[in-house]
Amino acid sequence: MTGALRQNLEAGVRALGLSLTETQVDQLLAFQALLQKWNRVYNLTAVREPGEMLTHHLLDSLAAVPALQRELAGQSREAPRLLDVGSGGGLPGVVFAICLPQLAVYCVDTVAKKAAFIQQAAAALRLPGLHGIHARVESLVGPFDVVSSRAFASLKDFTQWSHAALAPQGVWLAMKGKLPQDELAALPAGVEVFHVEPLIVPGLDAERCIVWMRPHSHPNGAAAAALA
Ligand SMILES: C[S@@+](CC[C@H](N)C(=O)[O-])C[C@H]1O[C@@H](n2cnc3c(N)ncnc32)[C@H](O)[C@@H]1O
Repeated sequence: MTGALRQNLEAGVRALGLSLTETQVDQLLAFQALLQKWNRVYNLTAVREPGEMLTHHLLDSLAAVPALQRELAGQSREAPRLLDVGSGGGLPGVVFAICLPQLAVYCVDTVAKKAAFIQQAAAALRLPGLHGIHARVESLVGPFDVVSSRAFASLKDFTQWSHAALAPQGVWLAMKGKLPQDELAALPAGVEVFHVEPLIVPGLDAERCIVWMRPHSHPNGAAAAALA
């Protein structure tokens, strides 16, 4: 089973055009093993079958990595910081931390045992840049260059609740299924959607996208809106 999981993961990584080291592939598999091991205790995910966990969680999160890489290259920060809001079992935060070791990743969740699981994963996977925070996102201040979420809340609530955590030139990365037209329409005028990016998840026949947003006062707002 482990051999098949590795093969499917490696095929997915290739299909996404990612180049990961053997250590990173090992870390991804070890993370999935931790999720499986602690799921019953920490109640991390409803997905239990290993093959399904690979496609629905790991590959689904990995599909956002090339887009995040591109965004970080554009920001050219020396020590970029990402906040993953409502991270639960670490999706996509832990996957981002594994694939992008230059990125400091903070996974916040209101449930203490989920934040504790992230701390445990950081130690087990030897990821010094990964941190679990037990808090409501509304109580956090930044600055974070990227604030991400997956299966968390409406775009409006996500951006409102995490606004204080965003760096002045930071961006929101919301992972969504089908394009959420109603949520886009409900966004306040102060939030600019500068790119909606479709994603293809290897092995998953489902619609996925990233909604990229930033505060309207962003200095590059006009230029980026024209590009979107
Ligand atoms: C549906 S889960 C998604 C978990 C993970 N992102 C995923 O994709 O599997 C949503 C998570 O958000 C957390 N949460 C809800 N409200 C929150 C808040 N205000 N601040 C931080 N976390 C919150 C919940 O405890 C839960 O773990």
